[in-house]
Amino acid sequence: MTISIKDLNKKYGEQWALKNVSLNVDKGEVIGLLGPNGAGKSTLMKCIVGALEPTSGEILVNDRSVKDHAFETKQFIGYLPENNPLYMDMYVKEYLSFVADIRKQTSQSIDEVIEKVGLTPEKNKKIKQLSKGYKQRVGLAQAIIHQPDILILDEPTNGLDPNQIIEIRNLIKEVGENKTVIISTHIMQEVAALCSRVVLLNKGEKLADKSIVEFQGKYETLEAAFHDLTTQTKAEV
Ligand SMILES: Nc1ncnc2c1ncn2[C@@H]1O[C@H](COP(=O)(O)OP(=O)(O)OP(=O)(O)O)[C@@H](O)[C@H]1O
Repeated sequence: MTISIKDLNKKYGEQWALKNVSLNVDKGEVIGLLGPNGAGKSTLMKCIVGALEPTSGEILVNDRSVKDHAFETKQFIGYLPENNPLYMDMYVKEYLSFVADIRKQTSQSIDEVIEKVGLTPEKNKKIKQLSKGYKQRVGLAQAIIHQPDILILDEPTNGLDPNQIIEIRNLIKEVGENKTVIISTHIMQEVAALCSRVVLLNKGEKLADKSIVEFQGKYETLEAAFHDLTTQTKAEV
């Protein structure tokens, strides 16, 4: 599955959130979407998954327009939104049954996904009773229950403790195998551990689109490259 974004613009009222962003993602690539707070990462992801209509520009998922074929393209995509919105009063299994129903999946797929994301010991608990790491597993489970070929993960390890970060990162590696993945994060080690390519947004514009090695370039660390590129007035693309 490929993603092709052409000249994407998004304006909220008077505020430009995305300015002429173009991006091609090939099958099986894992892209790290970086940028300071407010750079436009979540907005770009919402446009790709069809949750938000861009002001102008085009998004193709496997050569199908997200705008013209929203129902079809949504079936190819699993999405974990920022802050992992869940129904806290539902039981884990109940919530995943609800999602499976919406996604027209069998009840067998519920047990499979529970097993896959390591939720078996917690499946009979209410979501609000789970630790943050386990809530994140529920978020990942709902994103992959329909076996999508594309995963869009918005800051999936945000707010987790260091052990949970490693656990969720390993899980993402596992469930993202053979999928096309876009993951936004502020953690550079995450990018190094998971991604093959870095796309850097700043103030709604694409500043860089490079392999990790090229992105780091002359800098000692990925953090230094990020800092320099996002604090220069005009960065090299
Ligand atoms: N619903 C909205 N209405 C108005 N402005 C918005 C809305 N959503 C986002 N914005 C603005 O659009 C810009 C991009 O926001 P976005 O959430 O996409 O950035 P982000 O890179 O995901 O940030 P963060 O790293 O903080 O999650 C910001 O200036 C933000 O304030």
